[in-house]
Amino acid sequence: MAERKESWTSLASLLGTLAFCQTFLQLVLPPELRHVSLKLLNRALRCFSSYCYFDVTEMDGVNTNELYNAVQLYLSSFASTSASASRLSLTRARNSSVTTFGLSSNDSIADVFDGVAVQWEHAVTQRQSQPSPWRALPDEKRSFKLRIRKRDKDLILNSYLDYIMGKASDIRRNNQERLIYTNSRSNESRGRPWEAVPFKHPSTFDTLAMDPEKKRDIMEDLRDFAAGQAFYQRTGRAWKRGYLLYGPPGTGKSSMIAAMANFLGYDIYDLELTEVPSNSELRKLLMKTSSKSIIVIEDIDCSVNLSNRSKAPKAPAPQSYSDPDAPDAASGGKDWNNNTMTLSGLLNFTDGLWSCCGSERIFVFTTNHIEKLDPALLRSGRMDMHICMSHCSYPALEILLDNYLGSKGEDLGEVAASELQEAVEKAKMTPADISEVLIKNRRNKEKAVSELLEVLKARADRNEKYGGLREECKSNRVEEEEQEKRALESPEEVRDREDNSGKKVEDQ
Ligand SMILES: Nc1ncnc2c1ncn2[C@@H]1O[C@H](COP(=O)(O)OP(=O)(O)OP(=O)(O)O)[C@@H](O)[C@H]1O
Repeated sequence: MAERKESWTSLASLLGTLAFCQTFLQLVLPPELRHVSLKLLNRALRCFSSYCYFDVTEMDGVNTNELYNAVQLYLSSFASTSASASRLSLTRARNSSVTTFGLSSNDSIADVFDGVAVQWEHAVTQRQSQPSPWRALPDEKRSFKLRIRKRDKDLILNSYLDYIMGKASDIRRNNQERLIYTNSRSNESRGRPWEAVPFKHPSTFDTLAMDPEKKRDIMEDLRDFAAGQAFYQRTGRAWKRGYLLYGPPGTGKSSMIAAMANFLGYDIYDLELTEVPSNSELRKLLMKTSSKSIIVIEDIDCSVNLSNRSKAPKAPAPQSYSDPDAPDAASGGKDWNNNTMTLSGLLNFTDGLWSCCGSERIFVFTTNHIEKLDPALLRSGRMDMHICMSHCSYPALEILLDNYLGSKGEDLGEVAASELQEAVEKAKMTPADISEVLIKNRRNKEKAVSELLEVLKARADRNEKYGGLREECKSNRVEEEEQEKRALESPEEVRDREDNSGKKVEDQ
């Protein structure tokens, strides 16, 4: 008892001494010296502490610190369930339905990594008045302070931070709502070339009606792409991939883009080429796109006249040998006129040096008329994958039946299923047309199936009589191969072929 009394007395006297020292320092020392002496005192105390501390500041100079954002996301993923966090902040972005938990100012939270306990504290202080170059900085200075035992620092620090970065990017991919950006000249004049709105298209690879094998190939390709950082680094290739989606209207090209974005968790940049006045503007737009995004150019055959290459000013005659297969030669000469949008400008955007001013980006071009595309766009190496979206096959129909009626093909009974199978292959209707019939009758499964069968049979009969929807993919593929062959011809071969067919050689 006497011992406890004694220790309380000594603690009280220690506190008294500290209070006296503080008052003394405040009275005697000028503010600058006081600040320095407090800093020294802190440093001295830290020498005796068994912990070390790391500051992860929000801003790194005038740039945002990616690690700060990652830590914020990572902590918010378990802040709401952590017993150690006593006070949380709640935020929700405009037009968003996701609530984010965060650590309130100066609150702390405990975490364990590889069996090692650490502590994070969120420090928020007011920024002093900013000199002019730093005006853009936020008024508050925010940082996360990491506390680790000195003996654990070398064991976990690097791997823990890598883990946080990885976790944050997973959280972003899974939770964050996707955005769709679009460009317009009026936005450009306001200094914001891209305008974003939340992207809520519900299409996924599960709901997409197409041949399951083809679907699997595309999903695997996308998965490999997203996980391919090391591969692209090792092989010296830009981390980007191009897909050309072609086929008649209503076969699901837009739905496929939405499914890709939802699958990878990427944002979409819907590039409206008619709103881009020149190649230099195109370059500026590209520079303002972010990584982990899909850049889409829909209806590439009709958005701008990219094949009017003969109208572009001609390049000066080459002094020495020029490779006829080089992109510029194939696409009608170098971009000599930066005031117009040309095919070479677009190819430079997707393919050339400018395509690398970001990483992990996917380019998707769509067209209803692949035969109208310039061969330069189809040449191997330009678009990594050509995907034909065609009429509805039976496996695709099964997905639509599941989507709209909640029934699998086999639920319909053997007779109905085989009748549907035969009719759908002959009818060559698009998934959009079939969806219409199913949506209309979605409350009555039997009626939906019988009406669909009727419509399919009628279409199949008509096809037999008049010849139906062309075998788009087959005929397109033949034309495509011919165009690819032509693109690889030497200028002499082109001239010979054109002369023989009596046509003018436009590109020479
Ligand atoms: N393959 C498909 N799988 C599921 N639904 C589809 C598919 N194709 C079309 N649809 C349905 O039809 C509608 C139109 O499809 P979508 O806009 O994706 O076709 P598209 O090929 O991009 O057409 P367009 O060339 O006219 O832009 C979609 O809203 C979707 O409901």
